[in-house]
Amino acid sequence: MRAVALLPAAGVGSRFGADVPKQYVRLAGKTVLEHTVDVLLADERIAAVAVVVSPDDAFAATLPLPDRVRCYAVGGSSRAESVRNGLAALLADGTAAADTPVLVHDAARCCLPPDALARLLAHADAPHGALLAVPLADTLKRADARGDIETTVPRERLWQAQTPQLFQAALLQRALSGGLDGITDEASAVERLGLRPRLVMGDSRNIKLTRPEDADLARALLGN
Ligand SMILES: Nc1ccn([C@@H]2O[C@H](COP(=O)(O)OP(=O)(O)OP(=O)(O)O)[C@@H](O)[C@H]2O)c(=O)n1
Ligand SMILES: C[C@](O)(CO)[C@H](O)COP(=O)(O)O
Repeated sequence: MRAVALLPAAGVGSRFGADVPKQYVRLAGKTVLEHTVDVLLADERIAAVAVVVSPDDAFAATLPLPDRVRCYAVGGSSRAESVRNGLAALLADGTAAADTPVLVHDAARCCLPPDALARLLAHADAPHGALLAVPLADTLKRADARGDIETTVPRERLWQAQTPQLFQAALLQRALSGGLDGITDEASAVERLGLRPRLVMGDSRNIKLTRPEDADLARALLGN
């Protein structure tokens, strides 16, 4: 099996608040994007990495990215739109065919453990696709409008979705061809088709850099 990885990397990182988009922040000797690319290319089942950047991106071209990485300046106004545009570009230039497994992974998840990636790739034949996720570890509260607790939500069978999320290119394209409102990950688009992607055990170290304090955690996980 030879999969193609698709990395949405067209966000601005407003919650992270650095002076460059968070995928270009340097941690442990390299940018976040380079760490993410390296962990994916270390698995020989990944044939190519497609990075979706913003049309006015000025950073990606300055990085020493490996040959098997190609940047597509087709980022959209939401993550889902960036993924949809990137997938269309991959299919148009022949990097992926309809039956190619496409693994979508947030550029901002630079600490993906290789064994979690391997667990997901072992499910490449799941008929409705598969994604890394972790069962909820904390008690879950729903707030009222004032910020007081309205109720405690039973956490039984609740999982937190991570990336990568792996789907056959044609299925993903079909799933993203509808409206993108409320689509916060690829699995939710596939669920909307009435299908049930498989949950594969992720890893709590697979953090998504979101807020400034996540940088310390990522540095510790990356070993510097
Ligand atoms: N229009 C967008 C928005 C996000 N992303 C990418 O999707 C991933 C996850 O999104 P998120 O963490 O929300 O990134 P940002 O949108 O950059 O962050 P923020 O919402 O804080 O601005 C990131 O790799 C980000 O670059 C993207 O490709 N295109
Ligand atoms: C796709 C994702 O990483 C799964 O947890 C998440 O939904 C992205 O959310 P964001 O608000 O776009 O960072």
